[in-house]
Amino acid sequence: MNQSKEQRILNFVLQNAVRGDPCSVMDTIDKYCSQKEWAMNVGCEKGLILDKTVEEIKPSVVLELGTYCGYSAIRIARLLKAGARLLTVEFNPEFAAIAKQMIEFAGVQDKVNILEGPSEEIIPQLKKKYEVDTLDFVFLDHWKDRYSPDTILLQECNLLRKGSVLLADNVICPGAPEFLKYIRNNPSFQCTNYPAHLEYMEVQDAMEKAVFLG
Ligand SMILES: C[C@H](C[C@H]1O[C@@H](n2cnc3c(N)ncnc32)[C@H](O)[C@@H]1O)NC(=O)c1cc(-c2ccc(F)cc2)cc(O)c1O
Ligand SMILES: [Mg+2]
Repeated sequence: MNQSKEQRILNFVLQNAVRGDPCSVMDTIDKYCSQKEWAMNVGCEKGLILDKTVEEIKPSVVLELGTYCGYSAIRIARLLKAGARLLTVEFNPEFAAIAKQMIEFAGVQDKVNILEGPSEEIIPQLKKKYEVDTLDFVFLDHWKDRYSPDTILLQECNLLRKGSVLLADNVICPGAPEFLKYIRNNPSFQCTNYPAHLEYMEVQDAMEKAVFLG
């Protein structure tokens, strides 16, 4: 059976990146996806916005929705302080398996827990099953029409505290209009927009940061 694109990306990393070096893995994925096959990693331009947000917050507990091949999980985990942890949710088992290998090759597996399943099922389990009190940082990068229902679900499950930060990818392309409408009209959130480009393309995109005010 011929290989998936995600398997080809992983193989390229295994053959060309430096084991245990997260930046080398990120750079190798970016090289492959900009030169050979486009893929929906957050990429290096929007990745810098993600880096700055993580460095500003210095989070202890991070939730990522939409692991894909693990690029942004590695990007986040490499910046986490000792003892901090990233929970990343992915419902496609093939992608989760690729991400697991990518994260282990990068050497950040001790900081990352891949939770396989749909976000709408996993989020209500975070407190009891995954011993989460509240989330310091949430990176939304899954189905774009799940951004607002899952933001509501996070509030219903009391997973946000005053100062929790949400960062959403792709609010322009593919777009998350319902999420933008919800979050920008909600007095409980302080929003900031970060214009950028779609990963590996000269297409307009943006990220939206929303700080929960409690
Ligand atoms: C949605 C995907 C990312 C991953 O999310 C997992 N997922 C989904 N829904 C759930 C859930 N409810 N729970 C858990 N996991 C979940 C999935 O399996 C993918 O692996 N991301 C995108 O579709 C995406 C698409 C584009 C894009 C832009 C221009 C184009 F012309 C074409 C595509 C760019 C991006 O930057 C993306 O991020
Ligand atoms: Mg994305």
